[in-house]
Amino acid sequence: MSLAIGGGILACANPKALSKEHQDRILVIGAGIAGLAAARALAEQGIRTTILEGRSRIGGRIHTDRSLNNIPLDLGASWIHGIEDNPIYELAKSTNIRTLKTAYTEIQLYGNGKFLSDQEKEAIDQQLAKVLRATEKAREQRTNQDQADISLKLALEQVINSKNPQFSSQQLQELNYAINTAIEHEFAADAGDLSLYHWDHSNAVKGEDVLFPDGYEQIINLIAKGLDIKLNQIVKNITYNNQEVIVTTNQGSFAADKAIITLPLGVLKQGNLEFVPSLPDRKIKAIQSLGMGTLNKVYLQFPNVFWDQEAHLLGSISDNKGEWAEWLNIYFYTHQPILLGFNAGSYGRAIESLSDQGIVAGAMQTLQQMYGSQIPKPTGYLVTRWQQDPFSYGSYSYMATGSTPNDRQALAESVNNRLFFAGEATSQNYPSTVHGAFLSGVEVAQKVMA
Ligand SMILES: Cc1cc2nc3c(=O)[nH]c(=O)nc-3n(C[C@H](O)[C@H](O)[C@H](O)COP(=O)(O)OP(=O)(O)OC[C@H]3O[C@@H](n4cnc5c(N)ncnc54)[C@H](O)[C@@H]3O)c2cc1C
Repeated sequence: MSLAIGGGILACANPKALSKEHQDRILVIGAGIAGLAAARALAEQGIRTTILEGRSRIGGRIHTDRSLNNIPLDLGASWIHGIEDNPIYELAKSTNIRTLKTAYTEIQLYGNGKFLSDQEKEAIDQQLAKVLRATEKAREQRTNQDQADISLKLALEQVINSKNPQFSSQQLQELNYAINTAIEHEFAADAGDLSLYHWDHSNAVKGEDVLFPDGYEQIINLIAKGLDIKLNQIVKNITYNNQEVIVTTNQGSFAADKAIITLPLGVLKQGNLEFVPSLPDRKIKAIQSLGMGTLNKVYLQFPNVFWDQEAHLLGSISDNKGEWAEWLNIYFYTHQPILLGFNAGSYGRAIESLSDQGIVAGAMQTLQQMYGSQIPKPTGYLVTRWQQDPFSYGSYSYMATGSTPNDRQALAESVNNRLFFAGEATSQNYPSTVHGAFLSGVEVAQKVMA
């Protein structure tokens, strides 16, 4: 499949064109990357579509903010995860959009009152790998014995507690740090909420991870160019029958032959949006079973750099697991003295109820522990609250305890050949990612045209 915009997103597909009278009657709900990719793919086949977007901007969970001195800072997705045969990387390459690599081993890691040596960091990685191998064995055993799913945390604890000799408290702290940054940040959920059986059920794209020093929005703008997008249209009701689909927003009603729904799982879970008739039980169960995770970001702008300029990441092994453990050195990518802190899962959710000042103070406490009390105060900051965001209610989906990959399939299934579904949570191969969302949009367009 050619994925370059010039070659056409669907250049190698062979869709049957819709009949003439249907050509302007496809509605796409949501102008995130899935909705934009679907509309673009349809547009490239001469099928006019209208996108209805609730926000006053496009991009959804890809959003480049420029309010700090016009510096492009991504509040949603940052990385292309794996560049080999990745459609997002292909788009970036074919249009000369600049990307820079993140090497996760290039980390300045603080713990136990000092910065750790390369060997000490390596030892933590190896310890995590060992525990995960033992957890994998436990998973196989449970599967063979037909036992019910449990949380990843419970399985990890069983492995950790069975170790002889026991881990020291320092080793446990290091392991908790590794579990938090390597797993809980990636899946935006506590290990206690992840399914042992399916937490890692997705395909990794090979190759390095890269990010956009000039902002992810460049990809969004590229795909959105020339599409018919109506902003500030908050969809409230979707009524469908054998003839048509009627979508009602805060501003009016739109009729179509088919609708492509790319609403985030968090929005579907919230249930503020009415489907008439209601969605099939299978899909409702999938919406309930899958988890919607939280990953929040805090950018802090400083007058000068006081950390290792060359490090890609900074880490802090803290007493309290999951609090301000991982930072991205934005200076390395943009030469601006900015740090980006991440918090995921329950702590990521908890800080949303704090004031901005409270959040910044918490971040500064960790940085002061790492770099001393004399470090400068931030001159600017950006704080995200993805869980409270009424257009996403969370950051991205995860496999919650008890959910299965069939739930993602059920979420992706069309209803009566009228309603079609796309978006990161519907992707079986690459959920929770930009490329997964993009490909789900391309695939749903093919389904609509079939
Ligand atoms: C903090 C954060 C960091 C991330 N980091 C990465 C990363 O580094 N790499 C990566 O690959 N992925 C990352 N992701 C995940 C990635 O951003 C998403 O998987 C992807 O952008 C989802 O695209 P989508 O089109 O499925 O959904 P969305 O982008 O959410 O699009 C859905 C659209 O529907 C709209 N909408 C919602 N409700 C309504 C309504 N009622 N009426 C009309 N419109 C509505 C929304 O406003 C939105 O525009 C991250 C996400 C977050 C939040």
